[in-house]
Amino acid sequence: ASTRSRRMTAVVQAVAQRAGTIDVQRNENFGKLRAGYLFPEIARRRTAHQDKNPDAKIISLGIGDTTEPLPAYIADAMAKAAAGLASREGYSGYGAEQGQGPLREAVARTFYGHAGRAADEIFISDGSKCDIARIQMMFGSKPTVAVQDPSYPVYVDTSVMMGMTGDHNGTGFDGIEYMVCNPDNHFFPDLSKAKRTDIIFFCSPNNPTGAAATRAQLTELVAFARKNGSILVYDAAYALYISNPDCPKTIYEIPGAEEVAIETCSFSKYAGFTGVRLGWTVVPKALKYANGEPVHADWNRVMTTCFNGASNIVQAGGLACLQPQGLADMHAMIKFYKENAQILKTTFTEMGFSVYGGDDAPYIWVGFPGKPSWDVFAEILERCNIVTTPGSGFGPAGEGFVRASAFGSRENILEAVRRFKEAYGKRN
Ligand SMILES: Cc1ncc(COP(=O)(O)O)c(CN[C@@H](CCC[C@H](N)C(=O)O)C(=O)O)c1O
Repeated sequence: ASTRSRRMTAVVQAVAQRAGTIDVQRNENFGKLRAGYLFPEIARRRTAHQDKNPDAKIISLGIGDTTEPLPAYIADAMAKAAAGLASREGYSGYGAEQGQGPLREAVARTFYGHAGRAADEIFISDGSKCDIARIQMMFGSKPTVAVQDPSYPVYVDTSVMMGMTGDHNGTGFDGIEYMVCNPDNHFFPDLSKAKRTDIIFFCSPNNPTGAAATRAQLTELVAFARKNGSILVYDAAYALYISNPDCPKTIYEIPGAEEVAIETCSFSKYAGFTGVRLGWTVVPKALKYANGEPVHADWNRVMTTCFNGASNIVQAGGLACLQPQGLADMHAMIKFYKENAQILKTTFTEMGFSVYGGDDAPYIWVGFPGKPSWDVFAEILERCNIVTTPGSGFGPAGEGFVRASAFGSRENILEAVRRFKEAYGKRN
């Protein structure tokens, strides 16, 4: 009897085990991706360092995550909207997937009034990282892709996931056109050497270098896209940080851009909405595929099929951001972070480092020539208890640099520069 019951148990376990083994093949594109996505890896290493050094007071100049509390005027608007949901007259359910009309109007008026974009070309979302993934979904696996090198890793990683690239060749992914941006070309790619691709991702002010493209450079970029029949996906997540009057805050300041460019943007770094989640993407009606079909119609289809609209509470916050008081609050917050960036930039410059960015962006880009950037990351973490972001995480041309973000309390920024001076002192 006991043998029989043991045999029965073994059979039951075998069946159970078999049932748990599925026959679905993994999406082979995910196998092409290298290590984990950059920012969770930074967070993992920070946690490991903290576990090893429980008393260390770690300062983060790494992940570009805002730290200042929301302006009360903006937070109150969301609190009021949330409280309103408890009443019959204040309650609302599913909203328009494209975003609430007044918010679309306000975004069009505030950011594109001078650049000719209409409210029905503005699609409100839960953030521009999310929109980048949805834009890629709209494009499918066939288009070829160019990116600035270095740039925000989502452009490349989502291209890999979509099957738009080959394998990683040790330096980068086959099939991606890496347009190098470095001190030699003032962080604007040499377009005369860039291969034609269907899609060009371009971020200005650039994350991570902090370089903002000039009107002349963007005019060249739009002409390049028009000549090649490419679609430009322009990421303007830091546009309000631009001080240089010669650097446009939207690609649509460039004549003809409405026929080649999608623009994505976000309230994340403007209002401290990184956790609140609110962004937008502009798809002009004049943007057409090769067969004449409007991209706008497909984007609308993606947003109505794959997205149920940004939160009604958060959209109330977004609307508050665009009222005179909210705008003033956002500009004050941006000014605060830019002052942090200048403190960091001045310190590294005085210590003899080659430092870039920081004037039109909340990022500074610090040269550590000849040193692998992950080693520099580890060394700074070890010696200063400061988290940065290794340049190679943004692309092959990021090697030899680290990025420092200016999102921190003033106290932390001042403590960080004290530690850097102590650890790296005066250099030749
Ligand atoms: C050029 C650019 N475009 C879009 C975004 C994200 O905008 P979103 O907040 O989705 O509206 C970002 C945010 N980048 C930061 C946050 C990174 C870490 C976050 N977990 C993430 O993966 O986005 C960084 O580089 O430190 C950006 O730089």
